[in-house]
Amino acid sequence: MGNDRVIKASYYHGKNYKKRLHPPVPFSGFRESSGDAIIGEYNITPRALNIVNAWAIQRDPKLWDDPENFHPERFLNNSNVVFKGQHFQLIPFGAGRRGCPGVSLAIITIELALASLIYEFNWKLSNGVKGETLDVEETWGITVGRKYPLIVIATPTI
Ligand code: HEM
Repeated sequence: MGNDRVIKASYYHGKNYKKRLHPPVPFSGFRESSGDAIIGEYNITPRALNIVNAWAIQRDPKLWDDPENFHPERFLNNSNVVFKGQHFQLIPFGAGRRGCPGVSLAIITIELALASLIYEFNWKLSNGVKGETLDVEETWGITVGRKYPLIVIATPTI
């Protein structure tokens, strides 16, 4: 696939790919069951606390080809998959009636901040680190962050 197609894919589907590999909220869907249920191979008892591991679902090789790798173009041929809770293989904002009500605000705020930073500055990694080999390991918590700080050099564009 040529670069122009990749850029197009990232433009149209950026909201999807940004959230698949590194969902900021890895565990969501904390729900107490109201009765007996069977989900997959699990027997759920009444009042059990159920937690959905979105991080694992979004890297599940049964649901995603080559899940550990960043291929934004995967959303080109699978573009009906969106992140707003209708497709359970991609649920960075949860799903259902307790899904994140801030999803639209979150998306536009992040895009505005990111676009402003990219517009106003040229960015370079420090110490000769290459983007392709940058360590993107995560730390775990209620929200996920980078394990190692991202050290960059910003130069104003004007
Ligand atoms: C990147 C940004 C954000 C992410 C990834 C995110 C993700 C989530 C997730 C996964 C849940 C749990 C959904 C579930 O249990 O099914 C949640 C709940 C919630 N989020 Fe967000 N969120 C973000 C930004 C925001 C913003 C900007 C607001 C408000 C302005 C917000 C307000 C809420 C509230 C109030 C809940 C609880 C909803 C309920 O329990 O009924 N979130 N969010």
